[in-house]
Formats: sequence, structure tokens, C-alpha cells
Amino acid sequence: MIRSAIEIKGLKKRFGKQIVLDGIDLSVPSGVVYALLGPNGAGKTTLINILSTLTVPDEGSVRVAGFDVVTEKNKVKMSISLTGQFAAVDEVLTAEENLMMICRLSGLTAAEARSRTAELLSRFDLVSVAKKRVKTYSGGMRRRLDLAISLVVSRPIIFLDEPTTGLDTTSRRALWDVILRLKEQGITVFLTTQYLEEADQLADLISVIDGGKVVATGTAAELKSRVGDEVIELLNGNDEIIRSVTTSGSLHDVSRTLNELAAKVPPDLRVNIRKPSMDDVFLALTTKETERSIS
Ligand SMILES: Nc1ncnc2c1ncn2[C@@H]1O[C@H](COP(=O)(O)OP(=O)(O)OP(=O)(O)O)[C@@H](O)[C@H]1O
Repeated sequence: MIRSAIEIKGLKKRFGKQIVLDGIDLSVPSGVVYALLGPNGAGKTTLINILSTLTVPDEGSVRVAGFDVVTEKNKVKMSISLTGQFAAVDEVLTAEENLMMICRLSGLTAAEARSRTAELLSRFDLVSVAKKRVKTYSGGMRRRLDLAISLVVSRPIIFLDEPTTGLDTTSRRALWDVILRLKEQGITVFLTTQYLEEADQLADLISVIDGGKVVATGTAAELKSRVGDEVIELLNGNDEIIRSVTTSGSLHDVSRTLNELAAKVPPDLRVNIRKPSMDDVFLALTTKETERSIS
């Protein structure tokens, strides 16, 4: 097995005059769940499109499964699965019919296709709805079928662009289980998400991009400890957080921050002190200093 599933050096991408990716360096080890976070428009989808050979980089070197995305495009394609884009789900067909069709199109014999379809229906918890038309499915079922279709042919790396957007909590957690099972099979999962808790729960490694650059990479715990040790929150009578400030956790820093806040806010606010969350990390890394200043 190759050590780095993805290796990016000095990647740049412009659309017209807009520089979307401005010198990205990233290394994703094989067999991990890797989450890419960033504000809207940060270039996450553009990066996934480059990694999956749908968009050509302007500068830099991008290798996926050891292959160059420009000069060895077909080898990259043979090494990856991409949900939502290559997977064309037919709404009029059932899940079983969709899977059988993709299996046959992928070159499996009828017997192999039946066996693979049964396996995927079971793995993605779709057996009970296998004979129902896809247009009657919930968002969660639909997303699981998308994922099942993209896994008809087993590939070492899978890209998931916002896999759980729009799903309810139960469906989201079911999909997290599926993602963790992919990892157990040694598949490298590269995902983007707008749910920071998702990155926190699922990802072995997280990168945050902003302004066209990688602003931080690490485990959830590493990123949280970079932000600070204790977060001071001020709450109003309705338990709404009206201000949140990250501190180093030292007695000196906590007391200084409390004194500064006490001088500026109404005296009846309550104080809560807690450990940093991924939301704090995201805000600290992607918001300008002046915007998160306590004054
Ligand atoms: N084909 C294109 N032509 C021109 N501009 C593009 C193209 N694709 C993306 N962009 C621009 O590049 C920027 C980054 O877009 P991208 O979709 O990669 O961001 P994102 O981080 O995935 O955003 P979101 O979280 O909103 O999905 C945006 O300003 C977008 O308008």
C-alpha cells in the first residue's frame, strides 16, 4: 500500500482573475478519514474536483494514489470513487435495479452483479426498500444509495463532498457509521463538510482552508489545543450565548479576560467556562482578528 493517498505541493487554481487555491500543500496518509473544512467559497469543491481529475490545476503537483492528476488521469480515475457526480441514480428504478445496472455497466457478469448488489444493499441498510422506486426514498436513503453505487467497484480512495448536508441527525449518524466501516476496510476517505462536529467525530486528520491557503492541519484535539484551553462564555437570562472568548486557561488569562468583559457588559450576565469545540477552532482560524475581538 502507498503511504500517502494524496500528495499536493504548491497547488494553484484561478478562475479568471480570482485566485481560488493559492499554494496548497497537503499530504493525506493512506487509510485515514480526512476532513477538509473552510468557509463558503474557500475552494473545497474545487480541490475535490482537481483531486478527482474533473478540473485541471494551474500550478503545482497533485498526486492521488501515487499518480499525477494531469499526466496519469486515467490511473487516478481507476483509484477513486466520487459520490454524487459519477453516480447517476435513476429515480424511476429501484435501488436494486440501479445497482444491478451499474454493476453490469462496470463489467460484472449477471451472477457477480446479483451478488454485489445484494452485498451493497445489505451493507447500506437498503434491503427493506430495495424493490421500491428511488423517487419514494428519503434523503438519507438516497444518499446511502449514492454511496453504494459509487462503491460498486472497490477503489482505495473515496471523495465525499458534503456527504451529509441536508440530512437529519439519525441519517447523518448512519452515514458516519458507513464512513467508519469504509475506513476499517482500509479505504482512504477524503470529505468536505460544513458540520464541524462531523469532522470532530469522524476525521483522523482535519485541514482548514481559507483565503486559498491551508491555515491549519492536525487532529481535532491538536487543532482545539491550538485555539486555547478554556472558552469563557457570557449568557443572558434566556441562556443565549452573547459573547464567547477563548483563553489559554491560565488563572492570569482567565481572570484578566473576565475583568475586561466585566467592564464592558451588563452585570447580570452569567459565566460559563468550557473546553474549545471545533466551532471555536473554525472561527479562530477563519475569522479576522478584529471580527472576534472582545471589544
Ligand atoms: N468553474 C468555475 N468558474 C468560475 N468560478 C468558479 C468555478 N468553480 C468555482 N468557482 C469559484 O471559486 C470559488 C470557490 O468555489 P468552491 O465551490 O470550490 O468553494 P467551496 O469551498 O466548495 O464552497 P461551498 O462551501 O460554498 O460549497 C468560488 O468563489 C466560486 O464562485
